[in-house]
Amino acid sequence: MFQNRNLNLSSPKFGSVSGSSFEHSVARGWGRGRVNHRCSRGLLCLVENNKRIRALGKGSGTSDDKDEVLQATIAKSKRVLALQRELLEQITERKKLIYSINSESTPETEGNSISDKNSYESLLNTVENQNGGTVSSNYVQSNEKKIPDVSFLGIDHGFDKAEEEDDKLSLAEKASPPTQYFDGQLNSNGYETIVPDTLPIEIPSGTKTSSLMIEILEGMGESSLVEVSNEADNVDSEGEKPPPLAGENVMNVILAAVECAPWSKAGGLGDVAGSLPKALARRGHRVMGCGQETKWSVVSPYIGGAIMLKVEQVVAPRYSNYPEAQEIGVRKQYKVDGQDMEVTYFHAFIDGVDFVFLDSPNFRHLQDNIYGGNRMTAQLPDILKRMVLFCKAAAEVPWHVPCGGVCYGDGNLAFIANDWHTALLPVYLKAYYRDNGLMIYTRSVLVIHNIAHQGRGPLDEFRYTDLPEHYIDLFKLYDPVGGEHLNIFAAGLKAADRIVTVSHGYAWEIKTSEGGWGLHGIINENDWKLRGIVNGIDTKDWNPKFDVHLTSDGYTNYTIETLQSGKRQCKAALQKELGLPVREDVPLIGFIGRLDHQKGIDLIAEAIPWMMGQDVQLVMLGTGRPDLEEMLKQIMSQYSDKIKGWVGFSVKMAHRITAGADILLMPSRFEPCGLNQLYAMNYGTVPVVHAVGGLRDTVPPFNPFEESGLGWTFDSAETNKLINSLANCLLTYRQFKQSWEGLQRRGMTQDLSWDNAAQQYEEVLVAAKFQWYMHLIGVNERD
Ligand SMILES: Nc1ncnc2c1ncn2[C@@H]1O[C@H](COP(=O)(O)OP(=O)(O)O[C@H]2O[C@H](CO)[C@@H](O)[C@H](O)[C@H]2O)[C@@H](O)[C@H]1O
Repeated sequence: MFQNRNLNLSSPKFGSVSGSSFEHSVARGWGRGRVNHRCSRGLLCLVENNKRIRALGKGSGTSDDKDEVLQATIAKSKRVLALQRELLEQITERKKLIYSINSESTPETEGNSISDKNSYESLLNTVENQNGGTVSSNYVQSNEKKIPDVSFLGIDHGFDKAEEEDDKLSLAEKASPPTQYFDGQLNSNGYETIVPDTLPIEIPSGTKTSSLMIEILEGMGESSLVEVSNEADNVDSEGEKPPPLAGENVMNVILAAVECAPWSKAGGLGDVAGSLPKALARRGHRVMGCGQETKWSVVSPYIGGAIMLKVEQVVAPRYSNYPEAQEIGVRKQYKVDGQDMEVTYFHAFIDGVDFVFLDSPNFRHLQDNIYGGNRMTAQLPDILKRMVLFCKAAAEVPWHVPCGGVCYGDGNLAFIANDWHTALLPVYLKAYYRDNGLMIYTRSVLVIHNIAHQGRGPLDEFRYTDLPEHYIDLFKLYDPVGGEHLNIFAAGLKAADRIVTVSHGYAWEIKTSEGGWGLHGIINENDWKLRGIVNGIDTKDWNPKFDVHLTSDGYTNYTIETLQSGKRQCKAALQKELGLPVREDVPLIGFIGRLDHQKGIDLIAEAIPWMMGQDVQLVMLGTGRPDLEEMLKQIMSQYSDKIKGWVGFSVKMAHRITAGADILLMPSRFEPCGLNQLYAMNYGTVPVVHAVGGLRDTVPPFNPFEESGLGWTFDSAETNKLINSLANCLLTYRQFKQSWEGLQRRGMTQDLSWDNAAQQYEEVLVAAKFQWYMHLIGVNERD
């Protein structure tokens, strides 16, 4: 029914605005009730006017004539803008109308429409009954005003994840009966069209701008833009080229994760959930300029009408009060272990992304203990309870949570789930919905950030998942060390339409018995849907030029141009802050990470006697296994003039160490991707790493003959190999300054942004989207 509700754009006053592409875009955007479209007529007017003015400048008319025509042109342009504004208002009105319609029923969307409201509602009821959930439109006003501390500057904020990893230190330890659940996450996001209320424009200082155009803009007394026709002219506000648009690949994407920086973070997953969706959304932005020599950029999307903007959604638990997130007045109940649990939804729209936070007493106050809880009782382990609730609620976010006024809907939709914590999401999508003729075109991608955590438990805990009995086969796994057990990650990997892991190296490793931690068989069977995509980094947060943690206490921001002086200053500030002798000549080595077996912290400990004979300084930041924390404290007290450690979780210290250190040590035993080495290289800090997983992918070894490579690598996790690599690194630092600076520069000039990865994720999402078609025509991608 919604297809008939097209905007009335055929009004003569909008001229070509009523063109078919506009209507098509409206239809596409209907699922979220926002309009995707570039209205081109107004822009053409401006371009044409500009051309006319230029022509006049060259013509033979008198200056009075020229003035008159110029004024007329400006007036005409103003009228065009007024029309455009009116159009925007009309679209906004329509958005409200759609919202009011959809507050009674969930909208249908392209590709997966449920054309009858009644049938939709009856289907919805079926699902809700299955879930034991009820719909409530009660609005609950939040009184919570506390501002969360997201920087975790305190000491001793433990990584539960690390503790759980410690439970699985070795294959031998894996032999213990599977009674524990480990951390996990889920997510989803989507595209939509945005009609901006304002028409923002940002013209970076120093940009050359056509004086005539400036005159026009000033004459209009407001910000306005003209579409740039040449892609090569597009630049964003930081001088970088924006990524290409998703174009016809535009989808609704919902990323679900149990960590999401900056609100909640226990490790790399939080960083990814906070930044990948923004990069996906960026692929929907248009960057505009005018004429050949004019370049400027737009912070918010605007063109003379509405612009197609791909918007992502992130769903994460609300562990505490986040000032940016507003309650949206929707409550839902889901059954977990026979009990009704209520979820309320909070929403924030930031950098083109809809962040949706699920609030429940089960999640509250766990920001420093995301993976914690009682895992050993006869009752449902707390963490599994949270993950069941989170996945059930997240699956229905596209139906119940209006973002920008309208729910995403389940058409043209893909979820991105992350690790075992959200591996139930792909299973629920099948069991609750697809098996019942719902969400039949909704797709799921499961991302493996760390396969060592799997959500293992005894088989009888299957009942807590609240799934039909025959689904137990998805969860059953036998391995020689764990015996027959319930494995949530295994079920998710089988149920997901696509699997991604965070580097090519790791994609290979998890197919081996050493790297697959018992899941290699399933990974191999599902190899056809697996892809490795190396993580990017948030180039705003982790950029020495803009880093907010380098603006005080003697630190300084720097760029590649000011690298030597900037790093020198940051190094001195770090030495001072931590109480080390302030010496420029001494190599300062850093380590940041969870203190556990994965990160090879014990290798560093074994190498310390050798290191202490080398005239180096060592700074370590980490938290995790109590015995390793204790070891770190002991080392610090033994070599207090050379080693400083920070046992705890501090984002600020992580940034400062990354900037102040000369060398970053990452001797991880396995590393699916690793972010710290990427951050380090972006700050001109040279990595020394064990060549494994993502570390091998991202740190090509230094070749002194060709002056190539980005750091030092060693090929097995052994102390003597670490020492050997570090020795070569120190030699180069001390004796080959030019080579050292070359390493720093090469590291800093890489494109480490998420843009590349976002494009690859998009390919995976599109492949998942058209999977149904492949099945329909009988093509099995395995063939
Ligand atoms: N004590 C502390 N204080 C402050 N910040 C700290 C900290 N300890 C760690 N961090 C921060 O946490 C993040 C750790 O990210 P990593 O990717 O290195 O490891 P992690 O093993 O958590 O992630 C898993 O998921 C990511 C994302 O896919 C993969 O890159 C990785 O290989 C995989 O193991 C970094 O931002 C780091 O600065």
